Amino acid sequence: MTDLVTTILSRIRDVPDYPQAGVVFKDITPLLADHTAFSAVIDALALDLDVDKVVGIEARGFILAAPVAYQAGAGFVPVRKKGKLPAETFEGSYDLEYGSAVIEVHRDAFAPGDRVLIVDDVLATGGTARAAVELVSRAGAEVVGFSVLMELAFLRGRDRLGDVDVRALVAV
Ligand SMILES: O=P(O)(O)OC[C@H]1O[C@H](OP(=O)(O)OP(=O)(O)O)[C@H](O)[C@@H]1O
Ligand SMILES: Nc1ncnc2[nH]cnc12
Repeated sequence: MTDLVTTILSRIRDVPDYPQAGVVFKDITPLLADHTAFSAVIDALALDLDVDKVVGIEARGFILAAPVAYQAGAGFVPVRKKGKLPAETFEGSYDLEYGSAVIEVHRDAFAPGDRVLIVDDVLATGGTARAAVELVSRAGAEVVGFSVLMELAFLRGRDRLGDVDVRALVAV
């Protein structure tokens, strides 16, 4: 196990039965509160990136994607839950591990052909990830990767993301 994986695993708290019975919630707040762990995660997510924009998915994805964009010298684009973005949007609905939601992105968020990395904290069923890839593609960008801090291994592989390169720093 690498030092980074050990550090990440030691800073993620399992909260059983949140937000509903049967779900083990992976709480990243202890990791975010630890400067050494947080900066190591951002460095790893930003390593060797050649992209025009980094997309973050509301809300926990924002916390990771914004510093990754800064570090990579790329712009940051928010994908938000429905009703939060002020200008014209594309929207998509999806199911996730504990519910369903609608996300949006501004129609003019990307220049045609922008190379984009999408960043989130957790990949569980992949519902959010698939909806985000579709949305960003519909907005005219090329999704070159989907990176997450952690992938929930017991929910993995349900049909992932087609051609998109999926990277997880840890599988738990
Ligand atoms: O793979 P999935 O089953 O789709 O689940 C993963 C998504 O669930 C969480 O977001 P949530 O919608 O709970 O939003 P939050 O970041 O605002 O807490 C997490 O941050 C991912 O975006
Ligand atoms: N088990 C889980 N913990 C944290 N975030 C999640 N998003 C979807 N499933 C999750």
